[in-house]
Amino acid sequence: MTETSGKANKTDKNKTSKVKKANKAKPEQPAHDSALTRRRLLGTAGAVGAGGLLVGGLAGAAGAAAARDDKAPLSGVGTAALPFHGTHQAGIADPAQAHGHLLAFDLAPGADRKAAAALLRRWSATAAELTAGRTPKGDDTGIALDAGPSSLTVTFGFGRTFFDRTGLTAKRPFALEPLPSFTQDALDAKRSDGDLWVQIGADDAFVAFHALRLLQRQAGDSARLRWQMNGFNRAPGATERPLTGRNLMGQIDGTNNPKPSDANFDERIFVPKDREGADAWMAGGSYAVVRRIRMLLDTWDHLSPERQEKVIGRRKSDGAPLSGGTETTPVDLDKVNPDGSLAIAGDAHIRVAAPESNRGAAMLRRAYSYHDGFRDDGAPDAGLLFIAWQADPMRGFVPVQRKLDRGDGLSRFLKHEASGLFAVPGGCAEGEYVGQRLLEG
Ligand SMILES: C=CC1=C(C)c2cc3[nH]c(cc4nc(cc5[nH]c(cc1n2)c(C)c5CCC(=O)O)C(CCC(=O)O)=C4C)c(C)c3C=C
Ligand SMILES: [Fe+2]
Repeated sequence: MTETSGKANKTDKNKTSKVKKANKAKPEQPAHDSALTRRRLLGTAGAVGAGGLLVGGLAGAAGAAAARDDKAPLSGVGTAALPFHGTHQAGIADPAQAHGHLLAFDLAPGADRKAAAALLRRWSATAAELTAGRTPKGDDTGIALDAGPSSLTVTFGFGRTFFDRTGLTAKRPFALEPLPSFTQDALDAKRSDGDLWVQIGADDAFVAFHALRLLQRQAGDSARLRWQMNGFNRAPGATERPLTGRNLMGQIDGTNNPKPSDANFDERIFVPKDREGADAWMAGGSYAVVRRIRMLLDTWDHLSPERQEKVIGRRKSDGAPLSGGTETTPVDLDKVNPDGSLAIAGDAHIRVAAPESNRGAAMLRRAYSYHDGFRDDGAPDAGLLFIAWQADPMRGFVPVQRKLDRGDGLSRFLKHEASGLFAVPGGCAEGEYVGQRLLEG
């Protein structure tokens, strides 16, 4: 959905194969000598840093090098690190990674505000370690040994039900009012909502699973997994140059997303920093609408490419709007063809979803594709884990989905099967945990 970072190019691929070769030549050594790892980290930092890699990503890389007593650096994919601490949580404005896990937990009966605070403290500490490429204390799973942080992000959110369960109803934001129902919805309650939401993304599948496993274990007796969804995007380095990703319908998806460089990006996506009142704790935060949208791929594949392009309003090959130009050319919704018809049809997805058609309503779409095998009728159980980020769902997802529900040519190829709305607080500083202002404020 979002642009690929293009971190790994041909040079990176060469580096990767060099690491693999070096690893084969050396016998495996125990990899959990953390004193050795730290010494080697300092010694290796300069060399790896020269390749333009982030310091936060070095710990795992150096750990692997120390274990094998060689100095081959990891590839750009492994070493890339995104800081856990900051004004906003990571995993919102960053490019979506190649592997994603979405998890929702319900607090266990009897788990109160204190238990929830302790859980968020544990989870935040673990996420901070993992995203910096360090092995959390006491973790002997070995799952991601040898791998760098691989752009891991871990993002935490609160569902509507969290507030009653923890005695914090007075602090529940109005923006968490339940989403309206839409005519196209076929929602499964068991795979929807939840007290707590965790989004994990990484460019390596083992790094992503490692985070998932540690967080699930740390939930302990405080919270129980309610649902889990797994998704993917194109791997960095899979294309010759950075390109916007595609979805499982084959379309380039994410072109007209708000960009962090846009003047109004923060205003659209994040709750203002000076927020006051009951939900002041949401300052710097964002609201995530999560929808599991199954694609009716067998029906879709029966359409000719030309019909498919009309449904979206963009060319399949390069994502250019049917009003002309290239992928990034602004869409001209008024353009008419020589025969008098609209270049972008009245029910084309990009016309119905555009801010111009929705009084400026906009959201940041940061999705993962999913494929969970085949259904009994032989159709793929596949589609999009659609995640929309916005400062206020009533000025983002809700009005746009209302409009799509009524007049989008794409909607007959989709089924919305699960839904959630989560308040994702701002980021935390070192030594703090996500949600502290809510739970201790
Ligand atoms: C409620 C919001 C939206 C849902 C749900 C949604 C589902 C959905 N979209 C695609 C494929 C594409 N969407 C594209 C653009 C686009 N989609 C939305 C909103 C929702 N999409 C918006 C706001 C936009 C941007 C419109 C604009 O301003 O031009 C595109 C075109 C490329 C792009 O700009 O990203 C595609 C392709 C699927 C497959 C899907 C559900 C599975
Ligand atoms: Fe869309």
